[in-house]
Amino acid sequence: MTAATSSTERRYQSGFGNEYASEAVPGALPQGRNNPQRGPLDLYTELLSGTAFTAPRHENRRTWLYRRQPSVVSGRYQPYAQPLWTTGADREVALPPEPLRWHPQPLDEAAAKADFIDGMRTIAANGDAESQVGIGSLMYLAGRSMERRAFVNADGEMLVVPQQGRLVITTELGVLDVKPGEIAVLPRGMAFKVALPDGLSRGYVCENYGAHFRLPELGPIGSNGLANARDFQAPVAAFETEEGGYEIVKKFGGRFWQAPMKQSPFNVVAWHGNLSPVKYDTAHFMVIGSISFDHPDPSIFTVLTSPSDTPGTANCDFVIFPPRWMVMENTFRPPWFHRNLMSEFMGLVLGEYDAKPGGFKPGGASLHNCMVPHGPDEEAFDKATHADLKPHKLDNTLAFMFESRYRFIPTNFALKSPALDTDYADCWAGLKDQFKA
Ligand SMILES: O=C(O)Cc1cc(O)ccc1O
Ligand SMILES: [Fe+2]
Repeated sequence: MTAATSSTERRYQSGFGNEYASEAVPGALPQGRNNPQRGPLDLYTELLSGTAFTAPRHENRRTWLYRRQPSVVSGRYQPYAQPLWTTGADREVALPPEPLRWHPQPLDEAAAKADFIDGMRTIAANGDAESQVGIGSLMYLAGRSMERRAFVNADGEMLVVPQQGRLVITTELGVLDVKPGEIAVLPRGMAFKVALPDGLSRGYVCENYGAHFRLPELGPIGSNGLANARDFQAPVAAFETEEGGYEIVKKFGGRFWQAPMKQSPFNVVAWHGNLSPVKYDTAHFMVIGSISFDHPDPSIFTVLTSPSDTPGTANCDFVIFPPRWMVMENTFRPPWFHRNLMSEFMGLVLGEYDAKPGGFKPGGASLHNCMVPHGPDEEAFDKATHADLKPHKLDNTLAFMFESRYRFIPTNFALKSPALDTDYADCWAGLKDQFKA
């Protein structure tokens, strides 16, 4: 890599979906045009579009790549086995109509042998990648870095939420260092590989088959707040110089394929455009909450949203529950009991979640589908109804939610997993009828 490989020296460009431009070698980026008769430094010109050419300007995403070899130069594809990474709603599964929860899956010997791709498993998914609708909620458990192996996901962009272990994500546009507490968004179709400097690693992924993630509208909040665009970081151009071939693994229509490539796919010397991988540190999320009374809807914690064709009814909202002050007066402060139209897949990166102080562990997951009742467990209810309501900081915590208008169908793998918490419902069983007539 021409870019520094040490994370302390990593450079980034600031912003979300803006017109970035970066060259690893001066003069590699053409000026004033996109495709000169001969590319600068005799590089090949390639376009990667993330939206239809005719998508509205504010949604339109594309990037021009100036590279040593176009990505079409590869060997033939052969089927590749990745049976645990399934795509879309599995209609064969009898979807349980009750709350579901999984304990953290162990980082065992099998995890140690897997890389980011082989260690991926779908926990639940909805929609259909062919229709560009829905998302998959996945987890990876891995211990091996991808060395001369790259991955291309033609089925969707990937939002990565590491829970344990740092990730060094090499992409066609450059390198991102991502640690727990940070997230990364990797565009559909862009080659990447993941190195694991800390060894055994675990995390969550939202595979988004639908419209790309964008910042939510802020409405009356105004022109600042929640995730600010400038805190997103895109890579600077970097290319590999080591000789030798690569194995490309491609996810295409829910199936996996593998092809040899004589050169590194990370051969882009310069690029410009607004379709880019980005990372974001959730510590920069400006949290808004109630400073009077009542528990507000969790939509105030939306970091990114993937809209569906119904306004306000997302294909996926990515929502975080970061450290924040609770100051509401005469209020039951944790989430209320509820049944929602939207379906909620939750994970916990760190600490405790206020609705489930004991039972929801970092690395675990829960699923509350459309109209499935849920809410604070008995312990949370008792604490919150008796708490002295002085200002209180919920600290050292980071939960998140992939929230979708489409019901998530858990995979057979997830339903048969020993990590499935078959006693989950017990956490509400002790809630007594305390009505005093
Ligand atoms: O179920 C959950 O814990 C997520 C959630 C949090 C909240 O503050 C309000 C509603 C909601 O679904
Ligand atoms: Fe909920």
